[in-house]
Amino acid sequence: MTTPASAPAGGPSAPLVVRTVPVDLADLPLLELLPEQDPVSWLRRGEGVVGWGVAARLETSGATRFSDAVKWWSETVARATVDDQVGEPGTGLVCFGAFAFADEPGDSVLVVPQVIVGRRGDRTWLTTVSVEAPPLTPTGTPRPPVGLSFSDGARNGEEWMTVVAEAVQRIASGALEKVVLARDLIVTTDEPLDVRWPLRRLADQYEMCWTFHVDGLFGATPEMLVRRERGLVTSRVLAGTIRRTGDDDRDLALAATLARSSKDLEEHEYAVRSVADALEPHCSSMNVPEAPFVLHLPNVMHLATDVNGVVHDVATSLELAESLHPSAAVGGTPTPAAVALIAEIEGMPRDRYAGPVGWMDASGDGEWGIALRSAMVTGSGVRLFAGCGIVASSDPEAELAESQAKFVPVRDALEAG
Ligand SMILES: C=C(O[C@@H]1C=C(C(=O)O)C=C[C@H]1O)C(=O)O
Repeated sequence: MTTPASAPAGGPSAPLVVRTVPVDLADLPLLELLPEQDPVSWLRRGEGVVGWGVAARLETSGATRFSDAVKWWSETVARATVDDQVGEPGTGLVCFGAFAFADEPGDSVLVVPQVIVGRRGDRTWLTTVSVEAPPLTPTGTPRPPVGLSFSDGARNGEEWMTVVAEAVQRIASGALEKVVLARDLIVTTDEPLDVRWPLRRLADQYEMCWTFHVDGLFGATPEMLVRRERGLVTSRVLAGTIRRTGDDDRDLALAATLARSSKDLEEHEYAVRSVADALEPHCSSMNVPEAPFVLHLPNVMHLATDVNGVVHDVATSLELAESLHPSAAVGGTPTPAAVALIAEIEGMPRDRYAGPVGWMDASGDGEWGIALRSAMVTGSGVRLFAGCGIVASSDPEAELAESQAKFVPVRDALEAG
């Protein structure tokens, strides 16, 4: 089911008028430009794209959510008039998207902002879509969250551990090899959340991650499902996690343990294989490293592998994301059995958690991360998510502790002060 809606000024089928020009903002962080109303963001280490306003929007759901979005985007691109004076990936017409994890329940969205500001290396640009160029000045400090109160989501910790134990049993019975189980945490606030507050804190504290916000879904994900850029494709696969202790020497020793842990290496191998198998039909050559590296984040460390390839077909970044989703990093192995088990025992709707989130330009180049270390803004607050890969040797208590560690980025980012 799709519900297209277009520029308020232009009516449903008015072509978009797009203009990209270079701008000089010195080192001004792009997040400082965002107004409170309708901000979108995709940033890592100060580079990426942000935007605001709604020039066009598509809502879709169900099994055809990706193909609906691909079709709508190609039609929107075909009808647009574009004057692009910069010519980088992410210039000209750009959409931002957030997709539901499962066919049901959950809805998915593509948004074309009215104003987009991008930065790549020393180049910064402004794109306007059917509006006049606005002044690019800092919008001031966002409002801190007021009256935060945390409570269990669909299951409390004890209940979630029994679900993990059930999954371990199913794995032991040979029904599947790995399943990723998630839980949620509810935060209520006295006043509606100004999402720019957690975004700034996430961007500052998780600079190895992509800080995103699209239509209420925000977070800082360390996992790149797929980037397509000028014929090259990259995916950063994560699986295998250890919590940090705050003591650097101890963390280094733990990192070495992680790199040798057969449980984590096994879990990682499933995830890399699922990504490599899904990309292979689209690529003429691929590089799949034999051993992972350890990615250090402030809260956890992960086993990580960057898979690279040369794309030989015309698949857009979103089509590649569709073929990769859900990877074993967020679904399991084999995928159909894992997805069925998630629906059977997880006990909560994932909605857009662990779905693809990111952006795409008119050529189909773009970046789609996996919406992890994320939360969804609800009417009265925020719903936080965290999940863990379960394999035969998983221990429910350790998985619960890992899920707590994965709540930390968003939880801390919501704290005032
Ligand atoms: C599912 C999540 O993370 C995924 C699961 C991991 C694991 O089980 O080791 C590691 C990174 C992610 O691929 C999450 O953060 O919610």
